Amino acid sequence: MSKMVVALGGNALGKSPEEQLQLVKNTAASLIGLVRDDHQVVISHGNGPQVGQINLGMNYAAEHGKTAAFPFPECGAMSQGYIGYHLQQSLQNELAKRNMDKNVVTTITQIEVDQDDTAFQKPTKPVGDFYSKEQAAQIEAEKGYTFVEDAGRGYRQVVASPLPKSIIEINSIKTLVEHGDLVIAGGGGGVPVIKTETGLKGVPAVIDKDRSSALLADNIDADKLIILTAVDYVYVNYNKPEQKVLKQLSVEEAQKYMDDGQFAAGSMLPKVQACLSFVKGHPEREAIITSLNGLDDALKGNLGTVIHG
Ligand SMILES: Nc1ncnc2c1ncn2[C@@H]1O[C@H](COP(=O)(O)OP(=O)(O)O)[C@@H](O)[C@H]1O
Ligand SMILES: NC(=O)OP(=O)(O)O
Repeated sequence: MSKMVVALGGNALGKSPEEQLQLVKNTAASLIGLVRDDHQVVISHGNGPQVGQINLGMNYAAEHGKTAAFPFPECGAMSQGYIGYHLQQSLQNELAKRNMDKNVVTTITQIEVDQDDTAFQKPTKPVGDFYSKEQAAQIEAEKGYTFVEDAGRGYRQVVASPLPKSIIEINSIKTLVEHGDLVIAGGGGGVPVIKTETGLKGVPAVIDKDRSSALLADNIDADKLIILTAVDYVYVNYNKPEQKVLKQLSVEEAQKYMDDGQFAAGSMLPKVQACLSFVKGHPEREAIITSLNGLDDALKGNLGTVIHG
């Protein structure tokens, strides 16, 4: 039996509620397969596209006098509810199909960040939809947002992405896991909060969910961190004619490829960094990066990039 955190990528969850529900349904079947095989599974997920869509929609309505403005922490919390709802329902439906009895619960998760984190000075986290260079320049000029090119897929708005320090709801998450519940936690990297004299306070940022998932996996002492995204493997020379697949990676090899700039910032780099932080100094731990549909094959050792401690 393994204790594992399975992190689902925001971009791998599609672009609309319909697409997301379909993709989540497919993944739910594999996740329940893991539960049936007696693995303890905690699920986390990204929210890059979704939190950007929610923020854009709310801002548009606010600009047209239809609603109040909704800052990023509130949009992050909404994305946890929206994605958690689809996951929860799909997992419950899969459990029912197999006559399995298990509680499924989404925990709204706040994650502490450092208010002096230098990430607040330099936005790096891509959110929302993809735009052409011209569209991005126009929105930058109109709204003052920052856009960057995202791994050859187009231009996206970027927001601050501080490092996760601690998970506020970790004790509740541990209690639920120990009780045997199927827990969805740390969605969208967690709602970023700082500790102030008057208590917790949300800050406008989006934490990288791969980093938060590594922290969550470490906190619950998981032995596997599985990051599901849109590609089957991590590659060197990605998207170039000399592209090469990486099936096994040691900490040293991963570090060397990172130093060579092989993994794109804001997409593959944080995934590899998260895996390294989870396995480094823990030879008993393993991290896998593979595609949303590849979970079953990856656990049989037939797919995915495996990173060892
Ligand atoms: N070296 C690489 N190997 C594989 N994919 C890479 C690499 N560099 C960048 N990518 C891109 O990173 C993407 C995964 O990051 P992202 O879309 O941000 O993940 P998420 O699924 O968590 O939203 C892949 O779909 C691919 O387009
Ligand atoms: N919050 C976050 O890291 O989302 P993605 O997985 O969508 O990038």
